[in-house]
Amino acid sequence: MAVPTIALYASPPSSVCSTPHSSYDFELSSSPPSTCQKPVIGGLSCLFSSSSLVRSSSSFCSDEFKSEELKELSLSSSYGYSSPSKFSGSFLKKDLSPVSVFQGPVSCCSSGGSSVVVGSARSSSACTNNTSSPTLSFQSGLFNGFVRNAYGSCLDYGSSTSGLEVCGDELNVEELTFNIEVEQGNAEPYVKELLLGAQLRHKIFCEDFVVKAFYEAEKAHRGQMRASGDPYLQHCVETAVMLALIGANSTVVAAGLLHDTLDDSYMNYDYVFGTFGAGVADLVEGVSKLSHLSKLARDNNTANKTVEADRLHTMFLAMADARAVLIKLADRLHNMMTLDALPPAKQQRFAKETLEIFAPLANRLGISSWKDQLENLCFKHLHPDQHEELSSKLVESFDEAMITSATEKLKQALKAKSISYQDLSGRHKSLYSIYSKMLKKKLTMDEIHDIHGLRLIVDNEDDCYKALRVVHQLWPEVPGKLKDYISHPKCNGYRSLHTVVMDEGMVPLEVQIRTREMHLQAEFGFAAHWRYKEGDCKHPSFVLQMVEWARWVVTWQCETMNSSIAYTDSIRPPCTFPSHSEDCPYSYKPHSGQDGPVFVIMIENDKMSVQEFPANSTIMDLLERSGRVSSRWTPYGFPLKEELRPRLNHQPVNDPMCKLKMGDVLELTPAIPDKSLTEYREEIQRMYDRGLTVSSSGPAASSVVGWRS
Ligand SMILES: Nc1nc2c(ncn2[C@@H]2O[C@H](COP(=O)(O)OP(=O)(O)OP(=O)(O)O)[C@@H](O)[C@H]2O)c(=O)[nH]1
Ligand SMILES: Nc1ncnc2c1ncn2[C@@H]1O[C@H](COP(=O)(O)OP(=O)(O)OP(=O)(O)O)[C@@H](O)[C@H]1O
Repeated sequence: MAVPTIALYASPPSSVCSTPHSSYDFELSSSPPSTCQKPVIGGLSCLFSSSSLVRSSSSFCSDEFKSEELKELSLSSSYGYSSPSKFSGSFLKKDLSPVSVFQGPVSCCSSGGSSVVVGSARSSSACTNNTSSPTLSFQSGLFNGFVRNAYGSCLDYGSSTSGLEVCGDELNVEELTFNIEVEQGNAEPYVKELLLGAQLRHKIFCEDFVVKAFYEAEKAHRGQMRASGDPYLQHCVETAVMLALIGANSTVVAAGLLHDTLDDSYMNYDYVFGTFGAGVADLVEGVSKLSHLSKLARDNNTANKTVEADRLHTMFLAMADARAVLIKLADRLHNMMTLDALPPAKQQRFAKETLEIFAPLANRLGISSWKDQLENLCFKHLHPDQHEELSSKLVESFDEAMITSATEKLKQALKAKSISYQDLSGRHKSLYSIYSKMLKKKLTMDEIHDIHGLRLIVDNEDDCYKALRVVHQLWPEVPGKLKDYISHPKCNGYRSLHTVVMDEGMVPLEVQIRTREMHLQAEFGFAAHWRYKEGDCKHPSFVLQMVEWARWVVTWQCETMNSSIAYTDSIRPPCTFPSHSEDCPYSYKPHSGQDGPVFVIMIENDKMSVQEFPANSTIMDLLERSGRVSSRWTPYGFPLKEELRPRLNHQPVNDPMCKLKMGDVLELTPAIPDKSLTEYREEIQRMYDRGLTVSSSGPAASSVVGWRS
């Protein structure tokens, strides 16, 4: 029953910590670790409030939604490549941390001359693997204070975390009084198996708090099955395992286990709050809201409307705690892995939505292994023939060992020339990325030169050129492929040296060489990779800052704690993150930024649109835009247009001057249901006709006028 969670393009941990580039008023900051091993850190910061969330679970997710998104999925696995046998080595690994600044399946770091290969640090599938529970090695008061500041109260500071301790807000939660042995004793064998399976994959599932969440999820979903016939609980566990494997803390993992309970069981917000505290309850509620929006978007084909899809990405990041977005992404990734049990039409709808909404979201957050998996799965469902063809070609040409040996060779050569470096990573391009590049540039697969790539981060500009010479001494250069974006930066400020060389087996290998500053610019700055990949869209600065913020947080949280880089004067935390200094141009804060636009969902006549309003707009502004305020009135006093009753987040609107908030859902529904509206209209018409008749002919006229008024 266990579902493998192998990621073809898992991105390993970075060995260098990163923050946004200084030109964005962010600077590098880190905690010196003893090794370059993958930092495993608690969940994301509670950056975004969820003030517009509605407490009622039932109002969000109908049974239909539940049955569609949550139940109709099987648990059979599917991967990017159809024939993975050739990839069964170290690159075929369990979900490494997808949150990586320095992407790539092989990553070496050099600190004082010693290098540690960290690429496959997380490929183990046993409880004894490297995926420990959050361990933070704060080295300095500055760092400590900074991180506390950055993560507010939502980070696990201690090595032992129960989740109840995590969200600093004094939880009025009863002690964990439930008895695990009793729960276990009563559990069905498959339930025990599921828990054990999770525990073998990550030890966070041994923590009482998480075990309790597991059993609560079990109770909530007891008897519920997936379309595949598997128990529903399995989906919850798989979602939670994915989160655990990227370093989420027990609060997030517990919320991952419980992510469907509000929509799908007797549990309501108060129950989850009372049992697990606000930290978990708010997250579960946040996921519920995202699911609801996603369902609306799917029903309305928002994925096909570029502008609205883009607004939706931003709204997702802005309206919910970033951790809720992570949970939703994990949920969707597992659903995509198990899409085969759905009827083809639904597979297409899910795949389309995933490709347009969720994969870009993962990309914007920098979670590239999830992004790659989502894209590859969508590719498989949307273009099965091309997927099949490309997969088999790639199985032929892909050479995993080549990346490993090239990395090793370059490492040795750099050492011989005493060129120190901060990070050397390798990656192979994902299937979907190859496909997209072929389409975009009208190339054949043989013409793609960066299927295999290395990236070297060195200390300074001089070393970039020195390292380039080393590369060219090692392998013959492919003519015409050398790009010096250091002396000639791209218009967006991107700087790096690129070359393509031929390895011993005559396989092209792209090598990128840059300094850390250049790299941060390429990851976070104006030339950020997600923007480069999204093409020429003109994002408002609000969106850029929003994404920069969310990505920075995600990366920081998952990367910096065990970084090998020590503080220097030039490597400082940005301002007073997360509340930037007054003069910081990047002081945008989700929810508190007053200047950014507000994106709201408007539902009118069952049609949804994602609309953008200036900051401080009100419901009245929205009504005006939709032409609902100036209803024309007949001379007899009733509106020609049917009267619409606005509902904000499922509640009647009392104050039309109420300000719109990011992610608000405003429904414009007829004041009375459709059917009775027709009857109502007819009745009015009858009375009107009668009134006219009577008023012109006799004493009943006044009563008709009186009725109208
Ligand atoms: N973050 C970021 N990365 C970039 C940018 N431009 C190029 N890159 C990276 O550099 C790689 C190669 O870019 P170029 O050498 O300009 O190559 P190209 O002309 O786009 O075409 P190919 O040689 O086919 O890849 C890309 O695959 C990216 O990984 C940018 O603006 N931002
Ligand atoms: N030579 C390389 N070495 C290591 N990582 C790379 C290399 N080239 C790209 N990457 C990283 O690999 C990830 C996947 O990138 P992907 O292959 O989809 O696009 P790309 O190569 O950057 O761009 P394009 O498809 O336009 O050539 C990104 O995080 C990217 O920064």
